[in-house]
Order: sequence, then C-alpha cells, then structure tokens
Amino acid sequence: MSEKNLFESSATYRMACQQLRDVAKVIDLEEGIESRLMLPKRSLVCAVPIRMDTGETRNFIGYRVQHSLTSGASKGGLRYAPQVDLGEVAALAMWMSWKCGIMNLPYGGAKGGIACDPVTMSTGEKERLTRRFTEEVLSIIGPRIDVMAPDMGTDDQTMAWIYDTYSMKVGYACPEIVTGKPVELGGCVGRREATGRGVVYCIREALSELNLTPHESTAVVQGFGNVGSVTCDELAKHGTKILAVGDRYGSIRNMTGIDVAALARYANADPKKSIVGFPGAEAIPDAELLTTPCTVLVPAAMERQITKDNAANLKCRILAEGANGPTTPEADAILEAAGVFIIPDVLCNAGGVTVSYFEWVQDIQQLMWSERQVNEKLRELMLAAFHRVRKLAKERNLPMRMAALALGVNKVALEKQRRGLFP
Ligand SMILES: NC(=O)C1=CN([C@@H]2O[C@H](COP(=O)(O)OP(=O)(O)OC[C@H]3O[C@@H](n4cnc5c(N)ncnc54)[C@H](O)[C@@H]3O)[C@@H](O)[C@H]2O)C=CC1
Ligand SMILES: O=C(O)CCC(=O)C(=O)O
Repeated sequence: MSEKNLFESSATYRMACQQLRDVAKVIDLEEGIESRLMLPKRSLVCAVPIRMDTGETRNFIGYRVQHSLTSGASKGGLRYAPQVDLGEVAALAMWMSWKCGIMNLPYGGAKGGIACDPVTMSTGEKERLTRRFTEEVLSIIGPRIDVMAPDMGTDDQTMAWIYDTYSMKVGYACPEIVTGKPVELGGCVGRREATGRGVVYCIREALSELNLTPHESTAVVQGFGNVGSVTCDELAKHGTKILAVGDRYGSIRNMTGIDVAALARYANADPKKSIVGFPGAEAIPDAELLTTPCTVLVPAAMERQITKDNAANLKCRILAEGANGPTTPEADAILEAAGVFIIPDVLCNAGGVTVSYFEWVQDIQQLMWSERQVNEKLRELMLAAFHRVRKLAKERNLPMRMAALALGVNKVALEKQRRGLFP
C-alpha cells in the first residue's frame, strides 16, 4: 500500500502491517485482499466528556476500530491506558481478526480504547467515562455487530456498565452485548482466568516438545494484571518456579522462586495493584527483567517490549506472548536465529477470546455451562490450535509466528473470496 493513511503514525500499526506483508508472501495472498486487510473496515473516534469528581469537565478521546466483519460480529477488548491512539487500536483490531481465524471462531476482529489513566481515576469517574463512551459507540455495536470485552485497564465491572447502558437503550436486558461480565450478570465462569490458562496450555505443549517438564522449568513474567497474574498462578500450580515479575512501576526478582499467592495478596492490597516493594523478592532495574535467565519468558503487558535493542540479550528457551504485539519483527528475526521457541500472541493469548465466545453463545442460548465444561472445552480448542500451527510450521519450515498468521489471514481471505471479495 503506497498512500499514507490515518493509522501509520503508530509504530504498533506499522508493525502489524509488516507482519501482514511478510505472511502475504508466504500464503501468496492476492494483492487486492492484502491492501484491504491493511486497513480496518471502519473506525470511530469520539470525544468522551465527563464530569470529574472535582467538578471540572474533562474530555477524553475514545476509539473503536472494527478490522473485519466478514466472519461474523467483530470481537475484541476495550483498553484504558494513557498511550492509546488510533493506530494502536487499529493494530490490535487487526490481530484480533487473525486470532479469531486461528481459533476458528465466527468473529472478525475489533478493539477499542480510551486514552486515560484508570489508576488515577475514581470508580465514579470510570463509570461515567464508560457509560458515555458506550453512548458514543452505540451506532456501531450490537450482539451481532461488535461485542466488547476487557483488555488492559478494564475489567468485569467495566463490562457491567456497558451492558447496563446498552440494555437501557434497547429496552431489555441484553447480556450478549459484552463478554467478560460478572458471572452474576451472565458472565462465563472461567473467563477472568481464561487468557492466562490458555497461555499455560501452550507453554506446557512447548515444554513437552523440548523434552522439559514444568517442574524443572523457571519463568519470568512481565505484567501482573489479569494475564500476568493468572499465568504466574497456573505456572506455579504446575510446579514452575517464578523467578522475576515486573509491572508498570518496577521489577522484582528472587532466584529461589517467588511465592505467587503471597505476591497476589500483596498486589491486590495496593491501590495501584503493584508488585513493587513485595518483601519476598529484591527490586531490580526494569531492563534486567526480560534478560533474567529462565526457561520461559512471558511478556504480559505492552506492545513492542522486545526489540532489536534487547532481543539478543534474552536468555529463555521459550517466549510465550501473553501480551499482544510484545515482539517487533526485527527482534523476531534475532530470536528465531537464536533458536528460541516463540509461541506468538495470536495463538498464545487466544484463550480469552475463546471463552468470550463461550460466554456469548451461552447468553444467546440463555443457558449456562459449568466451569468444568468451560475449562475442558478451552483446553481442547487451545491444544488443537497449537498443534494446527505447529504442524504447518513443520510442514512448511516456517517460524511459529508466520505459521499462525498464515492460518489466521488465510481464513479471513478465503471467507472474503467466497463471499465475493470485499464485504
Ligand atoms: N485481558 C485479556 O483477556 C487479554 C489481554 N491480552 C493482552 O495482555 C496484555 C495485558 O493485559 P491485561 O493483563 O488484561 O491488562 P491489565 O491492565 O490487567 O494488566 C496490565 C499489567 O501490565 C503492567 N504494565 C503496564 N505497562 C507496563 C510497562 N510499560 N512495563 C511493564 N509492565 C507494564 C501493569 O502494571 C499491569 O501489571 C495486553 O497486551 C492485552 O492486550 C490479550 C488477550 C486477552
Ligand atoms: O475476549 C475478547 O473478546 C477479546 C480479548 C482481547 O481483547 C484479546 O484477545 O486481545
């Protein structure tokens, strides 16, 4: 694509496009479809004015980007973070399309965000922000159009406010408008844990391929929010020692192993939910977190954390991408050459959207599954996807990321062709 577009000022969007260009060559993607898939189907940018607790009015900027509606409703999280911009949300929406394709879910990809710092806002301010944003995007969301879920900085309470605001507009309770809701409002048991659980299912498959056991393995995790904390917990339950953890405020390390349950209690008691100051580990500079020697490194925070500047210093056997887009294409090449087993984001963190799909199906059918049913089905779908990607990687001698993207992009492209190219 030669013309400059609205999204290209974002390095994250340029990275998603680079990946698409690379995989387009691998799967011999028709040029017209490739250039369509570089762009989202539609994007909404809105002012979100709210009254702060001080009485002043502040205007935030909100985004909802729908990358593809070809395979069904578009699906993806809503992110509250200071750096959110249109390009970042567009990249995340594109990755959602490939993720849903890899998992064979009947969805296109979408993502939303509001540029704000939820840590500094009161519950009332976040509620007003969420309700006003929902009003602003009403015309482009719906249970068959676009279904939101939690992402960085949002949670089940955020989804409850969206559900309530939407239901008041349409005049009936409509739980299928969002997933990741509180269980008592039609949320799915196991959704909160689903992304981290999915990450650990993938890690265990990779360990077994490398003839390693969880017990003899160690892990380092960047991010201790939804994805990072559940990943730590699940790894620890399987006997893997967590050596170091980092968050937005700092990093900690204990080479004899961190007590994950105690760390979770400590972080939960902190207003910022931070791990900094945890007495069972020592503080380390952030730069040392990712380069701590370990079996498995799990970035579970932000995009573009592993770059050409630090990739060569990583000392892990497996890179399990809990976060979306944590590794740049330049870093990918360095890690591939070093023989690191990469479990790419669009596969590794797909457990979240998979259980979101279970939640949506339950809400539409008005029946509830047990936690055992949810977890068994999640495991079955994650393992099947892992081995589909692995098989293609081996057959075609592709890096895992290219194999995963090939499956995801191909599914969307095929559906476009069957429907008549550009629906
Ligand atoms: N929540 C979900 O179900 C899913 C989330 N993801 C992705 O996983 C990642 C994390 O999301 P959540 O755990 O939901 O978010 P969260 O808001 O629950 O937690 C984010 C964590 O990352 C830390 N963090 C933020 N900026 C950081 C920085 N610059 N350096 C180090 N740590 C930093 C925060 O302090 C916090 O511990 C994001 O990339 C998100 O898109 C992917 C799939 C599903
Ligand atoms: O659960 C969902 O619908 C989306 C989760 C998400 O935002 C993601 O996988 O990045």
